[in-house]
Amino acid sequence: MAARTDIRCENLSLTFPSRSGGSTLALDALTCRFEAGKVSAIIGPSGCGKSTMLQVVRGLLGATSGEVRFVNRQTGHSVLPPAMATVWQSFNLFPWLTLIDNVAFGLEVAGVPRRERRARAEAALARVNLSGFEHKHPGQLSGGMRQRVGIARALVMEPEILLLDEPFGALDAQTRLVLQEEVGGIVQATGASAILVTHSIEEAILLGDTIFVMTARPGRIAREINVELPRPRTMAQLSEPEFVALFAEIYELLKSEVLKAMASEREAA
Ligand SMILES: Nc1ncnc2c1ncn2[C@@H]1O[C@H](COP(=O)(O)OP(=O)(O)OP(=O)(O)O)[C@@H](O)[C@H]1O
Repeated sequence: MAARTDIRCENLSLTFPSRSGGSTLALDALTCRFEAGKVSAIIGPSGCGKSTMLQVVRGLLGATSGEVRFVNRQTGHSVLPPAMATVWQSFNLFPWLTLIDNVAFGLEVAGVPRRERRARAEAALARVNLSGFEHKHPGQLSGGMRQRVGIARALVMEPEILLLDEPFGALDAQTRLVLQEEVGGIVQATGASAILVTHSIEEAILLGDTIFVMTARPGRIAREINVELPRPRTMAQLSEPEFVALFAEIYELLKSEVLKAMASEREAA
């Protein structure tokens, strides 16, 4: 579905109650804009609030203050949240269902008729290169194939916004490489917007139109970087000067934020 909705995070703060009876400020007046039809990559130190922000955008967590606004790009008017789907790091497939039934599950819940469910699930599996595997079960697949199913399950809902929360985190290095390169093309073909949470600088550069580097917790945006590299991008470009320069810029930012995070952990200990 061609995306037409910008996402504006405005002064988002979120405090969690902590186990010790105190509280954890996860997000601190975070402001940023994710543009319609673009891939926005979020990178930041561990525990800085990346997943929390994604869940606030999805509506699974409420901000303590501030808001997420969805704005029609053409009219500039606020609109209701559009259809969203999430791909998680853990595959969360139902082991007793075949792949096609796993992919069609969300459609069944949404009341889509059986014939349409099957056609859409088959098309989604084809999109992630799993045609012919429709009647296998998740236990018969490798981790990479299971994550392809996870992606198909999100795509089948035809979301306007795709939320990718470290989707390659559980995969071995080679499988990750292949899927990273493929997912850029898959997302582009759908016309959806995507927000990708990642720990990998290479992945952020490979997939992102814009990279948002977050501060150590409490999370804010330290810098927004537009990636001007042409598409399709591959890891083979890793040694090209533009890639190297971007990597170095993000690395320096991250390093200083990680050092800050380590220092505050030491203080808290
Ligand atoms: N449900 C919760 N209750 C209490 N604290 C939470 C909860 N969820 C997250 N936190 C805390 O909020 C902070 C931000 O967590 P979050 O998972 O968003 O970070 P992250 O950047 O996604 O981390 P990582 O990179 O390690 O996945 C962390 O300190 C975390 O311990």
